Amino acid sequence: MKAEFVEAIPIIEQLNEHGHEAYFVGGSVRDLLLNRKIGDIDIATSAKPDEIQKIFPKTIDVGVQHGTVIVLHNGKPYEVTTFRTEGEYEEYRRPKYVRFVSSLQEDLKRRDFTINALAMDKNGRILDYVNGMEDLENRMIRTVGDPYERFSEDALRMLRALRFVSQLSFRLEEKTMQAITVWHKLLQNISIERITAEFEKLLAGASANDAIQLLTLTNVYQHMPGLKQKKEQLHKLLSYPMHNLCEREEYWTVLLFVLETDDGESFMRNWKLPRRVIKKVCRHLELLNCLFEKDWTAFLLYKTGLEDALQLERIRQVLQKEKNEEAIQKLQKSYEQLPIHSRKELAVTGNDILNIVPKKPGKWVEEYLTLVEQQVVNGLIENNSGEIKEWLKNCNQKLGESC
Ligand SMILES: Nc1ccn([C@@H]2O[C@H](COP(=O)(O)OP(=O)(O)OP(=O)(O)O)[C@@H](O)[C@H]2O)c(=O)n1
Repeated sequence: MKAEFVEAIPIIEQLNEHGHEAYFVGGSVRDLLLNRKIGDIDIATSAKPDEIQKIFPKTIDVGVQHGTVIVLHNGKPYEVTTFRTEGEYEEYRRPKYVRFVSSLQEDLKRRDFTINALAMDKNGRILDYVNGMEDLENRMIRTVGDPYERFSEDALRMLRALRFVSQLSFRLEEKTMQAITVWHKLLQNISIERITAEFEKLLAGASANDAIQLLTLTNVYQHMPGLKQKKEQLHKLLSYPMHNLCEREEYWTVLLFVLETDDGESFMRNWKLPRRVIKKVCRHLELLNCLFEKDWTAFLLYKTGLEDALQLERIRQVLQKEKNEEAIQKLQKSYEQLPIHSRKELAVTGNDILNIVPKKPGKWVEEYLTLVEQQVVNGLIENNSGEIKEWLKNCNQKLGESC
């Protein structure tokens, strides 16, 4: 068994010692069997929340009314949830109501997809009541039991299905797909935050293109902010190698560029993205035009900073449908070799400029500083105060007021 699970076995053992059943469940068991990176480890148990809290010295109450307690074990958090069925999720992992049930089997049968409804005991034995193993082997996303029932319990599951197609490169089972095509309207009741979280995972998956195709085939895209009129543009997205992107800002920039969205800022606000993400994407979109026109200049690299420059370069490559690792490395090297990396490193300050140029303080100081920065970054003058001051005197004489 993998170390992540071995570390959590004492939690199951302690629950067992108090007479309760307990198993590993959900995404971590699926990812273990697929040999993927293991995310959060979830445990399902017959113990009720108050019993879980009594057994473990360190717990966090994240939703006792939903049956979930976080147990801190060796400094790591584990979600321990009482066997339950549920309905109508309000937000991530928080159904509006739950009904505790008495067996693991009942609990597993209310879960979304067969591959997510596998359990594992502390000895590594897999418990499969829903043919999840078969679907894992056939690489298939299929709801547990009746798709209509599963989707009416939580409509977000329709988008989750497409997200798993993208992340796992699985196919969507026929009946599951039909049900999504019929029931997609239910997604209009789902909070935008939940939709955004799934959509971002979908965009970042290895088979995002397959999932985007399904988004339009099933009409799910109609319930995503700003996409209703963008079916054709969404199809255009399919020709870009999006899997070469890394950060969430990169996906949103490519999406907005390809969708030809006029007001990117409102578009992203409707998705409730954090302000800092919106700001960065807007800046990327602005700089992309410079980049398409004249490629990287030393000053553009300096102004952008390394982290954003690497993001922009990945975006540029994806939009120009190329993959060029060498260009990325070259950019990194060029950045390291810049004479300065911020204004703080400049050998003169605004005050120095005021001492040299006999004018009243004003906006021009900032303009002069930018000019000096440009000269230094472009390697036209050395970053030492003597040389800069000399250049400033000449520049002032030559350009006078317009400098
Ligand atoms: N709407 C939902 C959300 C979750 N689940 C169940 O709860 C488990 C944990 O959910 P979550 O952490 O959201 O997803 P994971 O499957 O673990 O995937 P990941 O961690 O990659 O997001 C799922 O595997 C599934 O069994 C469900 O049945 N219905």
